[in-house]
Amino acid sequence: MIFAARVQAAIELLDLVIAAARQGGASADVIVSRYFATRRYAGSKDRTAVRDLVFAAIRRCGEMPESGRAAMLGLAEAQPDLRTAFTGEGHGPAALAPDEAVAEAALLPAWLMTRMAAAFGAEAEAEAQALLERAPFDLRVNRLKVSDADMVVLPVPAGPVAGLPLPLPFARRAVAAFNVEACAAWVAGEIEVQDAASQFAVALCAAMPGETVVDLCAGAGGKTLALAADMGGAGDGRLIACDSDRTRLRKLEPRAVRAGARGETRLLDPGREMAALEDLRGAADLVLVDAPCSGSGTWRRNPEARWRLTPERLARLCAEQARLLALGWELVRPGGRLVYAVCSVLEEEGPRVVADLGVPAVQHRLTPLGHGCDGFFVARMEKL
Ligand SMILES: C[S@@+](CC[C@H](N)C(=O)[O-])C[C@H]1O[C@@H](n2cnc3c(N)ncnc32)[C@H](O)[C@@H]1O
Repeated sequence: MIFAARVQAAIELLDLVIAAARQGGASADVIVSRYFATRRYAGSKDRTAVRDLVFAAIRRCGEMPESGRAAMLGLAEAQPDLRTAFTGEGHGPAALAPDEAVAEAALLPAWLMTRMAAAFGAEAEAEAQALLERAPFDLRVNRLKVSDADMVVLPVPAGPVAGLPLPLPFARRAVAAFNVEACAAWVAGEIEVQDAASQFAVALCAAMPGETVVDLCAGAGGKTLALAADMGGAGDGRLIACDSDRTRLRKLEPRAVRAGARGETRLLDPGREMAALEDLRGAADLVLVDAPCSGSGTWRRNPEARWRLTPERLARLCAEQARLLALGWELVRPGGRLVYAVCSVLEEEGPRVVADLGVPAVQHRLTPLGHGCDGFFVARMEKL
């Protein structure tokens, strides 16, 4: 593909990303993969170049741009050579018209910048900037499959992760992203892709062999598998992975087999979760509530997600987080503990939800700027 054709492809993709953000459709990553699946003429260098243009344009637009062309013309203010592609010739973009819309540069939608200021004060801009940079690629070594001696010879191009409030001896930061699913160590269940912040949330749980552990919002089991590793595989204790999404929960089983982990799954009916959890009321040593959230801490990976969030959606998420936290608390036995986590840096999804429960909590806020990992809020509370 010539340069102008790459720019036109990026504009088409941006139009699809904008439409998906308006209609609650697929993420930008998925849209880019699907686009190239049907365009075999594009080589790997074309794909990388187009993808980089798409994500650079998304990162530069705080508010949702009116079109892919406006977003690309906005990016051209930072990369002036892009304007040379707008000639109207060949497969390139149509020639520039007078008074064309150009998307404004900003970090976040204005209302979200206000929320960031509430969370970070004078550091809000630097924190928001860091939330839009490229994310590192973190792995977790599965010690159910890898002995200490084998750790050092693990065939992944990675080094340890430092700078978090707890050491993460099994976290490795890859020097560059690579196709992990083609890696023999991944096929053998020796490594999992997992950001250091998620690994930190599990480390704070300190799950132990023999315990009864409930992962209330397990999804496809990213943290469940890490809990299982801390529990020695979970053969001695009980590890119960719950979620209201059948499709996500189904993905856990093959992952658990690969990782050598054991546990049970329970599908929950939203609003009637206790019906499936009655036997665990007041019985769990540990409950992890990794609640559904805005994902503001993961905007490095999904920068267009900041266009999708609205104050109304955020308020609904906060109400659901508070409800799930209270539900999880009912499952904890006296002397047991609960860890609440959200991949968000916004005050209302973290400290405020925990404050509403009215139980003292040790709280941590992780950010890309401060800790080099995804943005996360993690709180641990003990039941007396
Ligand atoms: C942040 S994700 C969990 C990610 C997962 N723990 C991991 O480490 O990969 C939040 C999960 O909460 C689930 N969820 C939403 N409402 C729920 C409910 N009422 N009961 C249980 N799970 C729920 C969603 O389906 C989603 O999988």
